[in-house]
Amino acid sequence: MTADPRPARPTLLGQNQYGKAENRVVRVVRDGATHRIKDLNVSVALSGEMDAVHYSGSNANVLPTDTTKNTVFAFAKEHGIASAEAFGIHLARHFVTSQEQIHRARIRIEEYAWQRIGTTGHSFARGGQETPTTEVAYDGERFQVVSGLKDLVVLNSTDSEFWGYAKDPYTTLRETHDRILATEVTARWRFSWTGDPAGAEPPAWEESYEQVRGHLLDAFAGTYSLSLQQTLYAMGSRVIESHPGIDEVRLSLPNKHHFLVDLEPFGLKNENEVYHAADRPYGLIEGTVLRDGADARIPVTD
Ligand SMILES: O=c1[nH]c(=O)c2[nH]c(=O)[nH]c2[nH]1
Repeated sequence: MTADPRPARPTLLGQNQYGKAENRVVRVVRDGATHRIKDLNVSVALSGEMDAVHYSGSNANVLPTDTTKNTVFAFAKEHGIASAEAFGIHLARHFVTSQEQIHRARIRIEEYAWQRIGTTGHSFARGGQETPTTEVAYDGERFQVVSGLKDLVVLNSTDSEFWGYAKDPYTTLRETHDRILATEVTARWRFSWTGDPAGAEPPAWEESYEQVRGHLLDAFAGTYSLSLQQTLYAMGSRVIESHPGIDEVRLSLPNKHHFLVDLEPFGLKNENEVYHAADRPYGLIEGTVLRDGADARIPVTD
């Protein structure tokens, strides 16, 4: 008989669970030049015979939360992600059947939907998030209209490299010739229209929104990128070159890092398939692209 681990106190442990929350796993399936991605936020909660760890600190029954995180990434490689449900079932069954002391596993999954953009087969935009913006100023003589968008999340699952950068004693970043490039686009564009001379036809605002959005997406998708800075310039200049009524574009592009997960400890090879989508910190790449001869007027606000 094992000794009752409860201390002689007038308290009792109630419901408890533990695990790693919000594992951001991105699985790329490469079917030649056509890629598919599954992007999940997976939270693991395990419960079972966990009295001892709470009452006395004995960890003997505790499968580390770090292990549950590793399992999510390893299973993404080993079993793939056919659906969030199938993936959750694999994980839940695994924890309960492989660890005697774990009696219940709850796997919560949020799935982020991506839609294809461009013609590359590896370019995507995250569904349903973007917000159009506009700012109109008038001083009694002239208008200034700066329209834009924010929260437009896009991703290329290949055709992105980053190497040949400056290095100092603190540089540990490994050079890469094939990475995921993802960003959340904030763009503002200034129309040359000022309402002056009086009666000048204003642009078709809503049509131009769709056009600019299309140019930004096409340039993101179609640019073989050696840096996000290069992609930024390509996106801004595509808008200016395609849209005679726009003189200035300002872009703010957070580099939404996707780190390849090391699966070697589990005997698995990660051939650019399983990534950890990191939240923060993130690189923040910002810049203005101007029509030659135009003034920079969009304020650098953030
Ligand atoms: O496209 C990039 N630009 C950078 O300036 C940078 N810095 C970094 O660490 N990764 C990247 N990627």
